Amino acid sequence: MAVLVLLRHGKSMWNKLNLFTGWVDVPLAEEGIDEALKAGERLKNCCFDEVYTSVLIRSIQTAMISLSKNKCGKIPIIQHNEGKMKDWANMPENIPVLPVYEIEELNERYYGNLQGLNKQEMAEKFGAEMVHRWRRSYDINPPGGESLKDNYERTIPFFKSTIIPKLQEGKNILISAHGNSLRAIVKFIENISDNDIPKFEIPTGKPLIYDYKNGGFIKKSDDEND
Ligand SMILES: O=C(O)[C@H](O)COP(=O)(O)O
Repeated sequence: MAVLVLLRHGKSMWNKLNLFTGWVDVPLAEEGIDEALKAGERLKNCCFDEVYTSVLIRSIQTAMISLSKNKCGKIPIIQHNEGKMKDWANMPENIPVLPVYEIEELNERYYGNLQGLNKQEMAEKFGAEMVHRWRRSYDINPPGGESLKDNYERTIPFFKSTIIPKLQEGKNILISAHGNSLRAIVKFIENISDNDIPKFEIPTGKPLIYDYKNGGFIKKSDDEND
């Protein structure tokens, strides 16, 4: 058996301003830092073997801040691919490393021309229904951006080729990512239909915890989440 935890980053400075963010690399707001600490408190006894984030700072901060609460004795270290960032002269022995991988496929949906615009102002300009469709429908693209389906088509091949084999090896995995890349993953693992996915929301900073057993995912209820 293995555990998979999906964690949406805490509130970012642009979430607080209600701006479309997508791939704009905005950091956490103070409130988001508190949410990451709270998530870390809930997950403090969950001994992860590997951690995956997107390449966006809000997901990396959320993972690292939440892991500052972890009681399993490993030091999270970002694994870089090249040169001096990759090769250490000395790796201290007897100090276990928790590898953290930054993966572009886990990025938020690319919001195209909407990035930097206010969600409420766009609803006033284009109508609440249109903006809701851009934000929540499965296969309607926001102008110049990715639909949830596009997001699914880049995130799920990565999830299948990298995350599932790790779970099969019995590794406990934390994925710290975004509202839409995580909606894509939940759609896949809970088999949510295209019609039902628009209603599914993931709150910031609240871990979703699954046991992976016999090739299937079992969602733990909130009161079991620790
Ligand atoms: O990119 C953004 O603006 C948010 O992180 C997610 O936005 P949404 O809730 O409008 O999809």
